[in-house]
Amino acid sequence: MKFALIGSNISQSYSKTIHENLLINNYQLLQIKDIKDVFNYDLKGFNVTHPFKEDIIPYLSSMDDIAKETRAVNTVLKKNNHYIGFNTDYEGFKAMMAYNHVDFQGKNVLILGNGASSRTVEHYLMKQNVKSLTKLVRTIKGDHEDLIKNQNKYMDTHIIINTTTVGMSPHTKDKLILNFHNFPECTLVIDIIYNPYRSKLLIEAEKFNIKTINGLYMLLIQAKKAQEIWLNQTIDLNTVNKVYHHLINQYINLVLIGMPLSGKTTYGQLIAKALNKKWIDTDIKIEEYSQLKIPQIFKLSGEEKFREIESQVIDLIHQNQGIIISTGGGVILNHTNIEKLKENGLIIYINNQTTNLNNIDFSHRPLINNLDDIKKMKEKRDPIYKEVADIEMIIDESNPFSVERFRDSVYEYFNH
Ligand SMILES: Nc1ncnc2c1ncn2[C@@H]1O[C@H](COP(=O)(O)OP(=O)(O)O)[C@@H](O)[C@H]1O
Ligand SMILES: O=C(O)C1=C[C@@H](OP(=O)(O)O)[C@@H](O)[C@H](O)C1
Ligand SMILES: [Mg+2]
Repeated sequence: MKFALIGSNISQSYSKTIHENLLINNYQLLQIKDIKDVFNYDLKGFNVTHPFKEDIIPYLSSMDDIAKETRAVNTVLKKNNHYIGFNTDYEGFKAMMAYNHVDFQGKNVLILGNGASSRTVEHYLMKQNVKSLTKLVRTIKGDHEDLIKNQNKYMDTHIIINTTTVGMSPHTKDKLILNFHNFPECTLVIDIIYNPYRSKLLIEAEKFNIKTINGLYMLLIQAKKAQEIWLNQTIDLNTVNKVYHHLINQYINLVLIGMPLSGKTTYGQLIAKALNKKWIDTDIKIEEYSQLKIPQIFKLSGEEKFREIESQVIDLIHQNQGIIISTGGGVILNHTNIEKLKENGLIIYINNQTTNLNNIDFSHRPLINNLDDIKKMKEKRDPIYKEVADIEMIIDESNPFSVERFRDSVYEYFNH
């Protein structure tokens, strides 16, 4: 039996990974230009994504209620030579909101976009007792819509949900369409994009200390529901959780930040080995790239030049997925570095309070010569490490580092 995803820009989709890790073992990504092309393949069932969620409707014999009401179909089942449409995105979004304990009651909500996915999200919100709901759009097509350029009229917005494809991989550098200075009351931004892990919109929201949720869990649950329809059997939560962790493992980088001598290099290497992952140490890359040792770069060209090379290296490596990255302690001094690392990565602050300075050869570390230098540096940087990190891992006498501990803290992060 054959299954597939159809859409116009799907090479970066995780659907193949998800479906083949659930119950089916043959799922293809079919990039097509015309919706009619899907009928050239002998498919038992398929998923539909942008821009065909509404275009598929004329070819269907029947639809479930939510698909009818939203005019958005993301799952199709072929049965007795007829095609039946379903909207499992709805269940995906609903499950994602429950998983993250999101409460919309009494909230002013902005949806970005007025395509098929916006109608699925809207359908859910209609039942949540929101105070107000407006769509910010490029071209007005319906009620409760306003142009993006009028965003400053919505100062009292509490929650923003992006349903557009702006910022989706591979177009991660797309221009941001919101200015968060316009939303002083906003406490939550949801982006249904899951690749990159954090879109530009989410990274920008986090700069304003706004909580964020990406679309990975929604993607997983809509896929689970689709398979339940195609195979006519239920999939238990245990299987779903396993696939969720598989996705995190495969696509999200684990990025170690923290003070010099905290163990980023040593632990990063240990973690990579234990988890069988690729490891990059940005300092090693800098040395390869410049063909000079780090103290030489500082001596010959100064810190500014070193920081420039460091940023170039971050730019070169940040699009990896599923790897371990050990950074140099000063990587946080340039916020652009952190924004890039956040795109596909979880940022983990190794706050090591046991650093033993006996026998240390300071000649490899141009910015520190003694304990006092380290103390001063930590005072200045500790707030920044804390601010940008997703997880802070404190290491002291009673809580030593271990790969298991590290792994557990990442696991816990994703299992609120
Ligand atoms: N040159 C050195 N000589 C002796 N021990 C060292 C040296 N460099 C690091 N260590 C030991 O390894 C630990 C971690 O260092 P490292 O992994 O290089 O940290 P980071 O990458 O965070 O600067 C330090 O706490 C120290 O005990
Ligand atoms: O903290 C810093 O500014 C630096 C830390 C070093 O890396 P480690 O943190 O791995 O020692 C290295 O990048 C360079 O000497 C600058
Ligand atoms: Mg290091």
